[in-house]
Amino acid sequence: MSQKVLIPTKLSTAAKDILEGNGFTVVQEAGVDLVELAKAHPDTEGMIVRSEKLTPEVIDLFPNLKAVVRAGAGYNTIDIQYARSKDITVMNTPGANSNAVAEEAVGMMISCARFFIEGDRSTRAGEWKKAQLQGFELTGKTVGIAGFGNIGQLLAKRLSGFEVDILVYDPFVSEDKLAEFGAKNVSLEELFAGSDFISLHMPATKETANVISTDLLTSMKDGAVLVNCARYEILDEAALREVKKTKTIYYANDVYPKDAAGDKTIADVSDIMLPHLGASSIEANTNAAVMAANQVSNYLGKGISVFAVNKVLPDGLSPEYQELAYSVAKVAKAWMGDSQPYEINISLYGELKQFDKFLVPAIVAGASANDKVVNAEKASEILESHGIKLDVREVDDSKNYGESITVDLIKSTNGKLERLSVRGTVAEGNIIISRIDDFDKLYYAADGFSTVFIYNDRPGVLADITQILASESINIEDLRSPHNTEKKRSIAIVKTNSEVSNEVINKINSKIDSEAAFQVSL
Ligand SMILES: NC(=O)C1=CN([C@@H]2O[C@H](COP(=O)(O)OP(=O)(O)OC[C@H]3O[C@@H](n4cnc5c(N)ncnc54)[C@H](O)[C@@H]3O)[C@@H](O)[C@H]2O)C=CC1
Ligand SMILES: O=C(O)CCC(=O)C(=O)O
Repeated sequence: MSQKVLIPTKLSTAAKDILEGNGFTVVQEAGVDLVELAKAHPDTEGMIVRSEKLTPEVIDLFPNLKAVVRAGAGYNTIDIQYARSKDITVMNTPGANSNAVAEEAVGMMISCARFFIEGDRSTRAGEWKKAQLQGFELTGKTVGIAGFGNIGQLLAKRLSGFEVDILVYDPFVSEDKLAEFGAKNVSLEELFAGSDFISLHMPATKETANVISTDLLTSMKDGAVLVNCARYEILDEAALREVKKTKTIYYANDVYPKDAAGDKTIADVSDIMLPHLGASSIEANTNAAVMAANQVSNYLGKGISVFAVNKVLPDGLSPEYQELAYSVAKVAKAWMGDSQPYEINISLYGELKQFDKFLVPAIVAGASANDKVVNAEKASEILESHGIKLDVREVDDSKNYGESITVDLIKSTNGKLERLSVRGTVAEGNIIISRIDDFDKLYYAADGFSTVFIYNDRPGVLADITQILASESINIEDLRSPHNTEKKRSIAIVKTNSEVSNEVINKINSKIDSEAAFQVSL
């Protein structure tokens, strides 16, 4: 039975397509209560959400849940600590919707400053308020950006055509980043007092709750515009109400205590209210869907966690090494075929040895990959229940393997043990298989379809392989074929533009009489 992913939200069908293509069962139902969905799908293992609230009570309704991806940036709607306590990894998709929000913020600024909303309303009503609605321009003004992450930076970039001066408040931004945008680092107080337009782009956290206070709002320039497309909780609504009684400032927002129909308390003091439209562009929705689907698939299928927000990879470990761990194990498992390993030996070289708890799940997932979808944690259970021994070995770093991983699957046939050993590394961001058995210095990029043959070295074998593939209209993209002259053995690793069927592999095998023939797709 394949693993189930629930998408209880309106999201591009790209996510469903990707997940189904990777062998998952996908249920996508927007607007249905999560309690109802939990009753119908208690076997859900992965979930992709947008603004849906995942409280401890809701999380408890999904006893099999392993991964949640917030298709977006802000994850304040998810109780990430509680999720962690239940071994659920929560991820977001940084950057996927940033441009949509940056453009919305520019639109909000100009709409406020030029009174588009009132201009539209009054003209429709038969009025002619041309004289009353004289606005002011964005060009040449000072814009304060609070929170200089993906959205804040894109906003600065998009505003460059307006020749504005940019003030930034972000306690975590580097001087280099500010210099890149010609922005000036200031305190939040200086930003509020010195800007004609202010746009909020920091996350909702304990530190930012109600941070936009009476003092800050009072210090704003007369007629200045404040845009909040970040989170409702950041601004003290009562303070805005009080300050607006005596001061002309404009407020535009698309965020509320809850994303739902109904009256909004902010209505009397907001000049533009949109229904959380920041990320609602076709492009952002597709970007977020694609990223979220790949992240769920990689986590549940390969034990690779990218952009986890409640189980962050430690400094020094990039997700590529989790991918390497999975890939090396998967090559070894493809070589082994259908049988289960008797034992798995793992060697983590260089800096990688300290990261075993982040790498071993990916190795176990790869070494258990009989079909496309294997849950890393389930794979560990399977391993234990089958009595398969897992051994992370002491390594000898004098071998100079750099940051590399060796996975040995020990095969037992009628009591005879055989070691199937594969090593790989990461080079220039590519997953590289560097050794299979005693054929080293292979250095082939492990992506796409590779068919591997190990055979007694003699002339004509490569010609046989390439001829049969050509007769099947399969194109070869790369071919490595080192020899072990001492043992008179050769390996041929043939990367192809499409999958090679078992029938074709058997045909080649019977022609060249190889000792091992297998295909791996990564
Ligand atoms: N209205 C909408 O539809 C959308 C709203 N958002 C909101 O915007 C926020 C920002 O999104 P991104 O730029 O993608 O996130 P990001 O994580 O790339 O950037 C957030 C920035 O805020 C900074 N920051 C953290 N604590 C801060 C503090 N106390 N004061 C000032 N800055 C602080 C961080 O250093 C970081 O640079 C999200 O957390 C989300 O709440 C995001 C996407 C869509
Ligand atoms: O998914 C949405 O429409 C909301 C986007 C958002 O607020 C976020 O990504 O933080």
